[in-house]
Amino acid sequence: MSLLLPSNLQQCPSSSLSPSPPLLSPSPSTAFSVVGTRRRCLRLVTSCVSSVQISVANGSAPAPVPGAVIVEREQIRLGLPSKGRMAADAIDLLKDCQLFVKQVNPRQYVAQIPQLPNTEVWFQRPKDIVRKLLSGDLDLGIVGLDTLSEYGQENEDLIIVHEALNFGDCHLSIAIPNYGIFENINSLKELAQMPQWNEQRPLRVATGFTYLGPKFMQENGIHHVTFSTADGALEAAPAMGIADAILDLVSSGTTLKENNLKEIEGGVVLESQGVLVASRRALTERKGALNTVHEILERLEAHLKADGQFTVVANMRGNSADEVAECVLNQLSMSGLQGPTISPVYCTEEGKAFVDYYAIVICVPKKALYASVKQLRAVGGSGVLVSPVTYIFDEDTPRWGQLLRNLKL
Ligand SMILES: Nc1ncnc2c1ncn2[C@@H]1O[C@H](COP(=O)(O)OP(=O)(O)OP(=O)(O)O)[C@@H](O)[C@H]1O
Ligand SMILES: O=P(O)(O)OC[C@H]1O[C@H](OP(=O)(O)OP(=O)(O)O)[C@H](O)[C@@H]1O
Ligand SMILES: [Mg+2]
Repeated sequence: MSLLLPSNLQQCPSSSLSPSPPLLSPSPSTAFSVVGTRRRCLRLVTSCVSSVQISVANGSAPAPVPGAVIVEREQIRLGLPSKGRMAADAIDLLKDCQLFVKQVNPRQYVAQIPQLPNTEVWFQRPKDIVRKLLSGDLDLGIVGLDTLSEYGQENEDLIIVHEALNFGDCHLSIAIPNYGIFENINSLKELAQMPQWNEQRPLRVATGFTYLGPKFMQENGIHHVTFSTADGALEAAPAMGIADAILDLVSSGTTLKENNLKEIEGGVVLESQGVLVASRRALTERKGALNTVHEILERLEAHLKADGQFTVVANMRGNSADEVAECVLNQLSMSGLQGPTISPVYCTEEGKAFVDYYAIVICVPKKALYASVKQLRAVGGSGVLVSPVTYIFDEDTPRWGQLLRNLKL
């Protein structure tokens, strides 16, 4: 495998194509760790491609020097995307967690969060957030998993503290033309087996993901392949004759469709969304960093968990709370967070209080709302009130426990 840079694609400066091993030498044993449940995507990036290395103009992310003393500073630094798709969503997410980023004007790259007085926000390009986490200039960051995987290159100093921030959803995928020799090619296997590719004439892939791309191809046993790189509008490359395939981010699929390209089975390299990432060194060595990440994590988990839920309150006629409970618990989707809350509703008649109804309170997933309302009605529920849930603070924060285990604390 080699890296090909046709003159009509943007070239990295010659100094950036280094023949020496990558600064960050990834290996399965140094894979960066994920706190949480979405491990699937990272399994795809577990081994090292030694024959291909690229560093970019303003430098690859430096590997933290083992045993180096961490530079002292008072403030914990959180990196947020300075522009692009992730920028507004990251700030909005923090706002939904009652963490208000006070940025005086959009060109000011430092900001405060009054709720976290020991923390300052630094706005940076997503790839620079990853680089600066590794160099120790940032302690925490919010970026897309694609950027983290591409620029973090599985460095063990990077810990994903929350792997599903629920914004920036997209996937990194191979796409090929839907015409010509590719018309009947619908899978990575079929693409690899095409007789056209050989050592002299390899499959040419245009991508901005020059770390993940070659690695994925190698893991999938595709050897007759070369990569070229560009900063954008990659979808034009096949029609321009520059590449046979592209490897790029896809969300709606519109750009592919408009350029007569199609995805193929087995061609997804990575599923991505926003993640909260931390520097292991910062968490273990910087005073206050662990407390800050705990607070951010608790708020994020409480908000994100609540985001998918509605609270449903309904009145049900019954002779006792037990009878109503039994009736409700027989209905599958009405179990609430820890079983339904059932309370008597007092009515008065001729000055006497009596119980005719019971109010039940349950949490239901947003997607199951209508089915739940129908079930409630079927068992005699009336006056159904539905309201959004703002936060669900569980007894403990599952990802916090995982983080502590990961840090061996
Ligand atoms: N359709 C999409 N295309 C690209 N990125 C997407 C898409 N949907 C979500 N994202 C997320 O947004 C991040 C990049 O956004 P954007 O391209 O605006 O940022 P950028 O870093 O400014 O990129 P660029 O270097 O192209 O200027 C991606 O890393 C990815 O996590
Ligand atoms: O599936 P879709 O919703 O169509 O989105 C995918 C497109 O969006 C991104 O490009 P971007 O808009 O960042 O432009 P660029 O290619 O110039 O970077 C990405 O590189 C794809 O081209
Ligand atoms: Mg872009």
